[in-house]
Amino acid sequence: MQQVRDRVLTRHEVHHYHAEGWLRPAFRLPHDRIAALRSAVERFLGSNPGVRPESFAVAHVEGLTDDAAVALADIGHDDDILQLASEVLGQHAVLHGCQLFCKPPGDGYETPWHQDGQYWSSRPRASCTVWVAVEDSDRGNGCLRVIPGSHRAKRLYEHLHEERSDLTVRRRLASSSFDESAALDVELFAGELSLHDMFTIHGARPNRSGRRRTGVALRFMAGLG
Ligand SMILES: O=C(O)CCC(=O)C(=O)O
Ligand SMILES: [Fe+2]
Repeated sequence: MQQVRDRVLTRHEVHHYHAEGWLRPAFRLPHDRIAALRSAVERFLGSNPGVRPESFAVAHVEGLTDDAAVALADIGHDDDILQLASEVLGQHAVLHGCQLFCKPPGDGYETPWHQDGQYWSSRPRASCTVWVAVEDSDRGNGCLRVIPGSHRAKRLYEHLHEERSDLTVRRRLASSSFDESAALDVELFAGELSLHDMFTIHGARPNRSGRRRTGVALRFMAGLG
């Protein structure tokens, strides 16, 4: 018989996610799991010397040792994270991607305003990202920023390709499509996480601080059952 798990999110949190397109839940990874994730990140970065660490798609990195990739992607199989992703998707969540966004101190790249749905061809267009803070992520070191409610129309707006190399992703949303003054900073302590919908407009400033800013983005879609 299938075991029924306790819920990780409150009803209010699930409602907030659907209404606003993003969520910073009260849930926080326990110390041992965030310590394991941090050590996996260090091994992963150590196995890719000389590569800018801003946006690794874990399955597609040259010179990667399997061990380091597996250890990093392990967080995508965390029971609590799978459970909370399932709660917002309304169905059993299936991991479809894992990316490391590590912004070194001083010159960590900007993340242009974008919608994740621009990058994915998966159907149905229902996917949720769980962004896990490996270290504190705040206004000072370039935390994630979201435009609340920007997912509601379920529309992908025009994005322009940029040739600049100092960006984590290359497509920038045309500024006429949204109001940047509505942006919220998603500040997280290490071990906390945030969720955003694939239509939610989000980005991040460059990291000019003396502190690294690292997050692991886990992409979930709804499976059957
Ligand atoms: O961490 C960042 O700066 C960008 C993350 C992002 O765009 C995402 O998780 O979808
Ligand atoms: Fe994104």
